Amino acid sequence: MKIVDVQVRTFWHTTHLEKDTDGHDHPGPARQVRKSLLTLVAENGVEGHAFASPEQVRPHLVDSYVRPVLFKQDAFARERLWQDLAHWQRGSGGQLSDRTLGVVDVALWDLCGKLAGLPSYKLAGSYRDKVPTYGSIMCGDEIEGGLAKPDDYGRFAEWLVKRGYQAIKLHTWMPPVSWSPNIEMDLKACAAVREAVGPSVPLMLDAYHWYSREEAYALGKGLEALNFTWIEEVMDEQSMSSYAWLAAELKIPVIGPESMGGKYKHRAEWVKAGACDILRTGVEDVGGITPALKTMHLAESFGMNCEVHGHGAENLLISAVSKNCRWYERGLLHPMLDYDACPDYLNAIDDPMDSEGYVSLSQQPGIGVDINLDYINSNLVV
Ligand SMILES: O=C(O)[C@H](O)[C@@H](O)[C@@H](O)C(=O)NO
Ligand SMILES: [Mg+2]
Repeated sequence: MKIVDVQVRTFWHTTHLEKDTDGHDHPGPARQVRKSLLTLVAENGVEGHAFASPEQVRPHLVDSYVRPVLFKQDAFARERLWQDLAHWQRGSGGQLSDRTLGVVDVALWDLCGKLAGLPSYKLAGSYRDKVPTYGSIMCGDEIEGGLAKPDDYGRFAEWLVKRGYQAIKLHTWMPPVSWSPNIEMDLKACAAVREAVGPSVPLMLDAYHWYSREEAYALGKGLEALNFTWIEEVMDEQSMSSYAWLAAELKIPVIGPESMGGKYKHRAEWVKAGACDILRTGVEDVGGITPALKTMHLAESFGMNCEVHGHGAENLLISAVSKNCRWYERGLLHPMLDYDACPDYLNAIDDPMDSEGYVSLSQQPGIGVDINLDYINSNLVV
């Protein structure tokens, strides 16, 4: 089944998120932002879609790499098309990022599911049809009634557990919060959450990403005393040897890498170096569903779990087709944001969670994103 067209639509939508100077999301006033939809059209008219930032699917990348690689190719040749596109990264002079690879790969998986009349996770071979879910709390802030104090985290975590989440991950305070980073405050927030939810709920910490080895060690020992399940991205992930040192020093499992490039091959080096006890992947981080599955299988070969970074149907798919993955990361969550509110460009959210803390996979053909194309076509950026 040949691909006969590659299209990009960029549209306006309303967001209630704003990024701080470190790139972390926080609640903000409603504002209009641009978003793009990449569409692959098969010769029988069936379409596969994936959302992207406009920069990830800008004309230079689509015209120079995406369309030349995909045009008139068999949509089901996902492995070869991903390899061909990845091969262009070196020759693109750093322009063709893993993020763009990921968008194209997600659109291919969506197209193949729709062509086969199957939910795309079934194409990979499902392991389960619903995934246990943890609540991933947003980075701390200085907002009254937000996440400004340890007790704010405690109260919110208590609410999340009552909502059904089976585990909770904190992102604590980071710059530009004026008094951060601060290990003592990180541990006070973790202690407040442990106190609020009791001893049996699995808890994880994802903190300031540039602590020193000594600071990360002190944080890790504090988490061990609170019986936390893992410690995440507390040092610069560019120093793999620092993580190998930390993993050797701590009992609490060290998870990573999240933000590093290098796809599954760099993650193989982390496993070989003993730099993590739990591996981490994510469709955006490693360049798509195809390489994320390779990362998951790499971890399985070493008897390791691999946890998936990020929310959305494509990351849910990875969790649903993998035995060595405990949870789906739902978030980011904040007391002032209604995560279950449907964005204007969708007809329904990707990941509705039941009261038991499970997100079920969509049984519709494709990756399970219910796009409001009428809204998109009525709000195009001209
Ligand atoms: O660093 C960020 O932008 C956020 O913390 C984000 O990556 C968050 O989803 C995360 O780290 N999850 O593990
Ligand atoms: Mg993280």
